[in-house]
Amino acid sequence: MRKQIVAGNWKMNKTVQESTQLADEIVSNVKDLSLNNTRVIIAPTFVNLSEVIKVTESSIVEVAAQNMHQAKSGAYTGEISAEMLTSLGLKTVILGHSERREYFGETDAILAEKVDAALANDLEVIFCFGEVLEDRKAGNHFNVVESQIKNGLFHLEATAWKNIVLAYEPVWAIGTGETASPEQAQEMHAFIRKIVADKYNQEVADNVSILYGGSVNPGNAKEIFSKQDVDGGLIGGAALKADSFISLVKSF
Ligand SMILES: O=C(CO)COP(=O)(O)O
Repeated sequence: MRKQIVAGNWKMNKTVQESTQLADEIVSNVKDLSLNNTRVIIAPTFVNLSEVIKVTESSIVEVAAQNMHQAKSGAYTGEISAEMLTSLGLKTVILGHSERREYFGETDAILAEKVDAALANDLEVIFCFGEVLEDRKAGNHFNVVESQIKNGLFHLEATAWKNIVLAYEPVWAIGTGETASPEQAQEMHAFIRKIVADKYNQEVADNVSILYGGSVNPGNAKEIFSKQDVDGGLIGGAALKADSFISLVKSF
């Protein structure tokens, strides 16, 4: 059975003290929950990873990075390699977030390279994609999502998909307070699962967790997560406070 996942993307928020405090609160709150099939992931910014890892070490809370560079090493000032992440003990990296695509010029081609570099280093990838508002209004959202997934991931062998998590984040719903309706999310997630099944097989499609991201909060999570093809969420704003994040963890 595929896993349910609640992943907090902390983006460029929180100092090291604030990050460790939040991680600590999350760790103490999940301790008493019975989370048989649910993974809890938090993704602080690079500089706070090692301290947050220390806090979460003996907990079920997992830590992920928000990005990485595709090259093995070298003259890429300001960048972080896959090997640097694994050397910290990390097992998961978020790639392709719309903010990386929009503000840092990450193209499908670059992302395909990043995916390869991550998988070559045994990192699991949470691969993000999603349409902008104009695409949705023009009825192009299925095409856009299909091409992002195809260009970023469809060069992979079926076996590589055990280390892939998909995150559908419609850009118009990120940080705007406007969520895709549970029906819109389900419709897109079912479409995504179908294109994965068509490209590979039903088993690959059934096993891949597909997360929804975009203004998920304690008020709407239950309904969104209850949809058949929605396996959890990638959370921004509501992941920055322990109480709202924990409430999302309990929303399955
Ligand atoms: O971008 C997101 C998670 O990666 C979603 O952000 P919000 O939950 O703040 O809309």
